[in-house]
Amino acid sequence: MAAESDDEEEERIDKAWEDAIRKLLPPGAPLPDEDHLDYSIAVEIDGPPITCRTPRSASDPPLDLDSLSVRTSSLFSPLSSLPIRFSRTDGASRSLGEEQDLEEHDLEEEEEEEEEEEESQDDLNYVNAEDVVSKNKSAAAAAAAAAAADAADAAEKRRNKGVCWRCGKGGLLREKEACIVCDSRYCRNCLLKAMGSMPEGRKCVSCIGKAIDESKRDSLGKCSRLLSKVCSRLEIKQIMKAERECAANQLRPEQLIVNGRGLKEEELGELLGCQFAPQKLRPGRYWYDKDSGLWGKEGHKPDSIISPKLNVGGKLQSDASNGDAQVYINGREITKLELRVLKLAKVQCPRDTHFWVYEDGSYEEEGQNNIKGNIWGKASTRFICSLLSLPIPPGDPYQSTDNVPGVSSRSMPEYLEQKRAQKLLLLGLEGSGTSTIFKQAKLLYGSKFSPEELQDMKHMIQSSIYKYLGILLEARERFEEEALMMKKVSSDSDVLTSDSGDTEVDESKRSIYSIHQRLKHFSDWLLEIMATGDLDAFFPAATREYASVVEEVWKDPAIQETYKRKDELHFLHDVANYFLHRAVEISSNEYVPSEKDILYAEGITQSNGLASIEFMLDDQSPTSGIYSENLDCPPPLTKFQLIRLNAKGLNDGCKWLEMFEDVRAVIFCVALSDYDQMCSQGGSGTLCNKMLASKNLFESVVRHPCFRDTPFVLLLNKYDAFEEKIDAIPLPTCEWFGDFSPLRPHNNNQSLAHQAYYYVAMKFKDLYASICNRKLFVWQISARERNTVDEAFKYIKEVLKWEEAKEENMYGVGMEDSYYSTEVSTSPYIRQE
Ligand SMILES: Nc1nc2c(ncn2[C@@H]2O[C@H](COP(=O)(O)OP(=O)(O)OP(=O)(O)O)[C@@H](O)[C@H]2O)c(=O)[nH]1
Ligand SMILES: [Mg+2]
Repeated sequence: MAAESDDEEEERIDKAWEDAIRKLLPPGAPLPDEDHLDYSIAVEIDGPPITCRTPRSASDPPLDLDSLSVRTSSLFSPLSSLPIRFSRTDGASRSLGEEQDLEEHDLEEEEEEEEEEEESQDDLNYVNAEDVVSKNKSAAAAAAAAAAADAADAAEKRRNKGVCWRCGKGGLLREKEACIVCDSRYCRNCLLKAMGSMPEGRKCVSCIGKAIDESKRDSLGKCSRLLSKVCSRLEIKQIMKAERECAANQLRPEQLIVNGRGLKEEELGELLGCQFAPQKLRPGRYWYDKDSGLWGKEGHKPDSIISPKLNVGGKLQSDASNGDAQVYINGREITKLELRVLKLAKVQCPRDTHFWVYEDGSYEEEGQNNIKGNIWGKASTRFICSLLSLPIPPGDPYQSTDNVPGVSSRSMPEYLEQKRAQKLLLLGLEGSGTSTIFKQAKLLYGSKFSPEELQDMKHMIQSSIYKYLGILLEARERFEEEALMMKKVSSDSDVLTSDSGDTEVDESKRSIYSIHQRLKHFSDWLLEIMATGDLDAFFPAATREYASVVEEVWKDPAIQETYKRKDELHFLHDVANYFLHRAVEISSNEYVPSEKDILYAEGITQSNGLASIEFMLDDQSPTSGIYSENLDCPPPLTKFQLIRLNAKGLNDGCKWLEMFEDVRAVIFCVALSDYDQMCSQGGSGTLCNKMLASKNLFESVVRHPCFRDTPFVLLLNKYDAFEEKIDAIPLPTCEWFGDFSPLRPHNNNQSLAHQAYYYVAMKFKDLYASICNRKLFVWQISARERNTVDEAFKYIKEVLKWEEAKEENMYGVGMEDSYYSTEVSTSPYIRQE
């Protein structure tokens, strides 16, 4: 009876076992011979090396883990071909079965602590090795079945929790490396075990030979920090080279459709091997104009100009770029944006014009055999093209030096790494510091100021001296009138009580704001010119002639008294003092603005409208995950184009902004020290608090439909000036900050300025979230200090990386993990009502 029930029990277990295995195998696959199955387990133990005999097959007696002081953390994996390995956390290890030549890497102490904590919380469905080893195969079968049933669920959980896909440990903050095929993520301990020697780069062993996940194409060959910790320099070089160049990771010809036709092997070769190949090529549908070299995504405006006359793809169709301008280039109907550029380039193009455009940009009307000009000939056209993200011919002699020459001599994968400039739009209220930031970026990453730019700057500074003086002289008149009026009122009342002599009457016509008659003439002349708005017409001719008078006026006690009341002079710039007391030096012919003068001056150019520079920043940063230190190859570079639009360009309902819908980020600048300043708003000239004006401008830019999906970075500038005044002038001077309630500095060790900064950042974050329900990135700067601007750009670079990772739906480092994060999601400094 007992024997019978034993048989039944065994049969039931066998059945369960078979069911479990079937679930793990592809449908229809034969059940493997039970004797050849191989179970692998990994057990971490605390304590001395184990001395007992360890099991090598299912027929061996199970290991009695109770006899060891075992701390388990295990992964049970039936059918796995990985070796059985016992490793102790003190670093000693003994391998069982087939040994793989992988080195165990010591965990850093903190990692161990973290693990211990995490282990206790671990709620994933991993099978405990103790149970498995100490029980028979029925337990293994049941565990396998459970593991199979939960596999998908666990994968999802791992993704959400950001744990290692092999050991199930770690969280979002623990560094991990992802497989470029299936995106499985492995911690430092498991990386080599899961990926082996990486003959095709970072792929799980089971993904070798498979095509990569296209969203990861950009990161091919870019080493991560984690990899750099577990491999030697030489290994990294080899792995990265293999990752970039091995056949399995290359684009396949059929992934590219050009002019409606899939490419052939040799066509792909021709396309990638030509002198100016398309950059960042991804699988997809493209159009190509063989005559001009224009290249773009199907249904979109041109993206670049590549080498012409390549024998690739089908025939160019008229609707290739989905244009509707009723003007044609080489048979393709162009887009409205291209038409705009043609008009700016003064190309006559009435409706239904068909142009023939050649690779160098020269053009003629179809059938006329008469070259009419060159589309990209003028610098202004090229500038507009670069702002509108339209291409200009590669290798153009006028092109900025940022474009690496001799592209053809570079190897193909290296060339493909070259990136298009990421556009950053810099905006802010007048005087917020945008041009200072722009100039700092130029000094930091761009070129020096050219002699022409310096000359331009010199004239700007020279004429600004007269502007400042005009404001002071005008205010002096006003203050003098007020003072005399007051005097009159008091002397009238004095007259009632006492008799006054003649000398006193004369004295009553003078006040501390009165100036000498000679200077009064100069003052009248200057104010008259300013009233006609013709100030610039007198300069630079008048500059030297009046230099000494300007100095005399500035030093006059009446003007100094007027300057003392500068807070009431809303149009007077803080730098007036800096430049005015050097009036004679600045007015001289030999004057060359110093770097400091350039930074302190208002504006960038005399017209001070739109300005743009391109510069490269390397991709290295504490959290970017890109690692290239000590490697022979230079760090990969990201090209940025910084476009600064001044406040005037934002008037007219922000119409100009439409031109910038493809920017990668909007950088909005606010001067912190503006909270007690006034400015005139709109045409009416009514005065308004500058911080509120900034807030209004910020709101209208955020609400602009062009920036619906564009990340915003708020730079809170002039922290130095803010710090200086915050003790004397309370933050709630600005009505928007009415509920600011700082803690006494000794209560939390935070200065008042620091608390106020966090509070202001929070106000903007809340405002931003209420408009678009997204996170605003905030950074603090003092734009006159170069290093703060440098830090700000590093931060912006990081923000773009996070955004990119988010877009590509990659699990990445969270904001909270950032070295640069200025997380101010809760402000303790808001008064609780
Ligand atoms: N104290 C202080 N002054 C600054 C700072 N940043 C800029 N400024 C000064 O503020 C003034 C205005 O800065 P700009 O950079 O010209 O401001 P803007 O945004 O370009 O304004 P517009 O050119 O008038 O449109 C300049 O004199 C700068 O030197 C800062 O962090 N601290
Ligand atoms: Mg300026």
